[in-house]
Amino acid sequence: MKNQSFTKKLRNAFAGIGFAWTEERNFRVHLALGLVTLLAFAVLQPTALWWALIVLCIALVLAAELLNSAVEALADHLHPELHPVVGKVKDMLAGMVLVISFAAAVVAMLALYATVAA
Ligand SMILES: Nc1ncnc2c1ncn2[C@@H]1O[C@H](COP(=O)(O)OP(=O)(O)OP(=O)(O)O)[C@@H](O)[C@H]1O
Repeated sequence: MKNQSFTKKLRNAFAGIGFAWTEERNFRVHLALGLVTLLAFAVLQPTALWWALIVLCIALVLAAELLNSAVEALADHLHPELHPVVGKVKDMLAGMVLVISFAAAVVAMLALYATVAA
């Protein structure tokens, strides 16, 4: 499994995104929200700095969803029974997604406000 070609690694990475897309509703919701935000940006044309910030925020939200799903899947596989530590880990993962999503929403609103007000 070590030293696979770059194209094989890329295929593995897209397969991981595919798992999240098919199995995780929250990932699909966040992807849809990201696309709607990009559409709003395309209409309102904010400055390049706002574009950079929002692309970074959308990527962070999606990456957080991937990490959340990956750790949840691993925890459920290693410990299928209910356990308070597994519950705590899942709650902290959900907290991570919430914190990043909130920051992304604030950045999007500030960008749109700054653009409309300019
Ligand atoms: N194996 C477990 N042991 C103890 N508590 C659990 C376990 N699985 C889930 N829980 C508790 O139930 C809550 C909801 O679990 P669930 O797996 O639906 O998480 P979720 O955050 O809604 O997941 P997703 O990110 O898939 O929407 C968790 O946040 C946790 O508090």
